[in-house]
Amino acid sequence: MNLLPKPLTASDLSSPSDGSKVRVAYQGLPGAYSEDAALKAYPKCETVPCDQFEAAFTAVELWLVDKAVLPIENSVGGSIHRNYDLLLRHRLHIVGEVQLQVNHCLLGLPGVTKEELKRVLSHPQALAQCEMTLSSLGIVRINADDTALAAQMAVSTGLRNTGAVASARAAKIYGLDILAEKIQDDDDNISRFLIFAREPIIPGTDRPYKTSVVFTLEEGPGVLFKALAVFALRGINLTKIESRPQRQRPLRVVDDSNEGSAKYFDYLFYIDFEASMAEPRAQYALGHLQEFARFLRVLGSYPMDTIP
Ligand SMILES: O=C(O)C(=O)C[C@]1(C(=O)O)C=C[C@@H](O)C=C1
Repeated sequence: MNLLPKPLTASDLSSPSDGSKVRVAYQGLPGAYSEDAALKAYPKCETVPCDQFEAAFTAVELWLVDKAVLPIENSVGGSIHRNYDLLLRHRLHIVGEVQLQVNHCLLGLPGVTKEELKRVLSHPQALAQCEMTLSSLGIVRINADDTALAAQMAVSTGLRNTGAVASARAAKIYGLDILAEKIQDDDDNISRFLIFAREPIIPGTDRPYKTSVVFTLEEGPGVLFKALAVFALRGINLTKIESRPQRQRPLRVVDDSNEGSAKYFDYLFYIDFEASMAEPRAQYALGHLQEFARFLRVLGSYPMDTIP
């Protein structure tokens, strides 16, 4: 009988793909959609709630957690600008994305009917996504930092006329009744989250990848057109473009006549494109962009997520 220990292999050392042992920070309380997103990415992870987006970024930087999963855009509400801005202030890398179907429920204290509700608490994005349903019920909306906190607050008020808009999972966690399901105005209510880590992943070509970059350009006619052309020329599809004011740069005065002066803003452009940094066409495109961009940073090259 062979009693010698089995030699370790590389797969023994790498972390398991279901995410067990991985600690993942998210903004909100247990039951928030951001926690659902973390669990979709790492089904067996330990989720770590954070009160603000900034705290989740810092938790990764300080090695308190391994990853952070934060929302970046929603198909109805659009971009979450705060996270675009935080992305640049922290030196983390995007290592993945999560696309999540968000189905909102109207929740109330046990035994309450939806006609009894006079006000609901929720995250402002969630309230906006259910605008028509809530208006038709004539319910007053109150903002909360996340949907799970809204559910918890509805419970602690103890008022029969106060409910929350949150997930079915939040209803279960906080002991609320589901008075109506899928109350979002748009059936296809998708939120996209980004996964951040201290180290980038090595991109491959084994599956569809996305790459996210941020850059600034000199002022002048057609500069953005030229920047976008570096991708078009190589047949690279763009999936997202976002611009944000560049806060460190002062506003430029362009006309100092007696009529007053116009001020120009300088912008940061964030682009997501469908290619892996392991592909020469992506490397050439960014090499080309670097020739005339004043600043360019690759935020991450990571596998694309899909919704079943
Ligand atoms: O409040 C939550 O549950 C969140 O995870 C936040 C958030 C958001 O930031 O947009 C995430 C997805 C939904 O679109 C609504 C709210």
